[in-house]
Amino acid sequence: MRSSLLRSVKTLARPTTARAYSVDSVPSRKVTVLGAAGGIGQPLSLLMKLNPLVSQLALYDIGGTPGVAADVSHINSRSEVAGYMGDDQLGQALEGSDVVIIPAGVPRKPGMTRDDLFNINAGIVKSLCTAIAKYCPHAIVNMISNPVNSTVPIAAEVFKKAGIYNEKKLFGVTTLDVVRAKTFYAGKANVNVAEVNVPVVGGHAGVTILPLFSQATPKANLSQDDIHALTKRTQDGGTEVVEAKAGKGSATLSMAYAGAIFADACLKGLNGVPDVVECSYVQSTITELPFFASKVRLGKNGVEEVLGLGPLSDYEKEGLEKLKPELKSSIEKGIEFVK
Ligand SMILES: NC(=O)C1=CN([C@@H]2O[C@H](COP(=O)(O)OP(=O)(O)OC[C@H]3O[C@@H](n4cnc5c(N)ncnc54)[C@H](O)[C@@H]3O)[C@@H](O)[C@H]2O)C=CC1
Ligand SMILES: O=C([O-])CC(=O)C(=O)O
Repeated sequence: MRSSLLRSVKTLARPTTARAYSVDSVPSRKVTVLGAAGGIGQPLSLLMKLNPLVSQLALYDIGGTPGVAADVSHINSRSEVAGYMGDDQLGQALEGSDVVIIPAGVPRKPGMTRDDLFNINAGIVKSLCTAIAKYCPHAIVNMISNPVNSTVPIAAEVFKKAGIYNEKKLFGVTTLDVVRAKTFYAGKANVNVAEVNVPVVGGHAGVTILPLFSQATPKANLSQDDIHALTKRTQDGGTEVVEAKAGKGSATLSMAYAGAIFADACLKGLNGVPDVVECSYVQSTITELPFFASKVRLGKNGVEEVLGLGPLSDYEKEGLEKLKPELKSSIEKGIEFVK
């Protein structure tokens, strides 16, 4: 995972000009962002515009996309950018898409849980996924909209109903949990953050976020109190930002970064780059739960392999058992919503 993330960061950072890549050697890839005018959508659109693996960038929202698309389109990188707005243009935004990233929906305010967003976001995700099933049924879907623990099962049910479900192509984006775990671990362990790797498994809300610091590298001699504090901070990372923003939304910039890293990994997998491994919330059999986040090997068809949890500490084993009831009920709530 580390080398693929480092490669990703380098790819994102590399300035791209007409001469910096050979069009022949890089496949054409269309990426669509649904919710592109939002707090996450805008910086994510910027970062996807910087990605030389993207040849067409479609920016869709219910409003505001002409401005975002015009702005981003002036950047001298490979992709052609188009903005789409409103139901009438959703089909065009999706047609021919290889990767669809979904940060559409309302964010939390202080005092809310991610599950409090269910009532509004479930409907948004359901209608967007219905359109994906119609216009780009073979696309890889990166679900950012919360509550991810439920929106991914919602998407799966919509796709099943449409007869196009491919479990290898549906991903809940949990990369921000990994990004946070790495940052917090590096600070506590006093190691170079660029070299840190920490798998984060489970789901994407509170206790369902389970960072596996026993598997963190480089190794550090942290006390159990330190591990507990790091675990709590990773689980509460989203709330930390929601409170700091004091009513003006949740993480947008760090999420855009995380979303860009994950989409880049999906594109690399599609393009046949070997050994692309990221954590993601996917259909899974590594526990008794039908959806679970763990390390996943990405390839030409999306998920190549869902990797196991590896050896867990007693503290992590306890965390794993603790998260299961909440994750199970969030999954069931999503499935029930579509049925
Ligand atoms: N997976 C993760 O780690 C994270 C997920 N999130 C989630 O991402 C979502 C978006 O957050 P922000 O960008 O901060 O919210 P925002 O409110 O700034 O932006 C959301 C955008 O979605 C658009 N939208 C609403 N309905 C739509 C529809 N039917 N079709 C297309 N676009 C639609 C809105 O017009 C708006 O531009 C929230 O649900 C938030 O909880 C946020 C941070 C991290
Ligand atoms: O906390 C939130 O509501 C947004 C989110 O998922 C995160 O920042 O991890």
